[in-house]
Amino acid sequence: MECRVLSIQSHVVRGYVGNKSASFPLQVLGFEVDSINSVQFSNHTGYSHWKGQVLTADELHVLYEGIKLNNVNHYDYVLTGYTRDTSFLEMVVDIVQELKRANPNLVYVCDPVLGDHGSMYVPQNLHPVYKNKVVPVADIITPNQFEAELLTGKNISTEKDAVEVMDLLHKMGPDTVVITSSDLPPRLGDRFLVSFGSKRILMPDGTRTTQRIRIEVPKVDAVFVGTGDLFAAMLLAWTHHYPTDLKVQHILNQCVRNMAGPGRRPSPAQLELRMVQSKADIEDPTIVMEATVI
Ligand SMILES: Nc1ncnc2c1ncn2[C@@H]1O[C@H](COP(=O)(O)OP(=O)(O)O)[C@@H](O)[C@H]1O
Ligand SMILES: Cc1ncc(COP(=O)(O)O)c(CN)c1O
Repeated sequence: MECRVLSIQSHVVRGYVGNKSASFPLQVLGFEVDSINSVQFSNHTGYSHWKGQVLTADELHVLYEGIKLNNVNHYDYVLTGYTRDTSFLEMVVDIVQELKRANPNLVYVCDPVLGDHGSMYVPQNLHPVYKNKVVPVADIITPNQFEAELLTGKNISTEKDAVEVMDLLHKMGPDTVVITSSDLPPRLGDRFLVSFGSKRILMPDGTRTTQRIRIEVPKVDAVFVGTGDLFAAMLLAWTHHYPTDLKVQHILNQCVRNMAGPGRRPSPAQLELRMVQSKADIEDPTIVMEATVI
């Protein structure tokens, strides 16, 4: 059955971030993707120069009105990423709420793109909008460590802090929280990257429980831009196909395969990413990734 995603993210002429990073992998996995470009830039903002246009809230509204007038505003998912304008982001929230009223099963996947490694790469005034308006209507969020800390006001220096931050994020609204990367020390050695996932689940007896995992993946020795966008898209895809299982190996495989640019392809060994429930499940000696229930 058709599954339609409204993806509101950046477009770049050169390179792969935002919709350029998310749309094609989603289409390959069978999703219909309707994309709105929050900005159209020459390239991502990590280059020395970047030029382009930012879509305003009014322009977003016009596009949405067109979709609505044709009565094709029926979505299964909304996916959002990079935006630069507060009123645009507020309009996104209005659209998500209207689409959720039309389809109460709609899932909103939000990558709260604010910055990384201690510095913001969008205007500061987006922070309160994400915190007070966007995160409360999101079902799945994918902050990196810096974004999770900004949204909760709590630093992450230990695994316990990470769990507390994910609990705080659950309290703000979303049932699924993934901290996509952190600078916590990996157990498998310093060439690994530590991430966390947490999911609030309604049990058949009506009680709620929270499942949490810690994930360690091999770090590719390069800096990638657009990985967060791809990660959020693949989390959407694989949680759709396997609603009770994060199927982390697919997400991570896709990330590494897609983001390795020319001249920095990961080795075949690095592509051997497998999901394991615990250390005890490791049977295959080529496994280079570990996910532990915490
Ligand atoms: N250097 C890297 N080596 C291996 N995987 C990476 C690397 N950088 C990013 N990834 C993958 O991409 C995902 C998202 O990256 P991250 O940097 O956390 O996103 P963001 O761009 O939102 O900060 C990570 O969970 C990881 O799977
Ligand atoms: C235009 C644009 N879109 C999206 C992103 C987000 O990239 P990432 O997935 O690495 O967070 C960036 C990063 N600065 C960007 O400049």
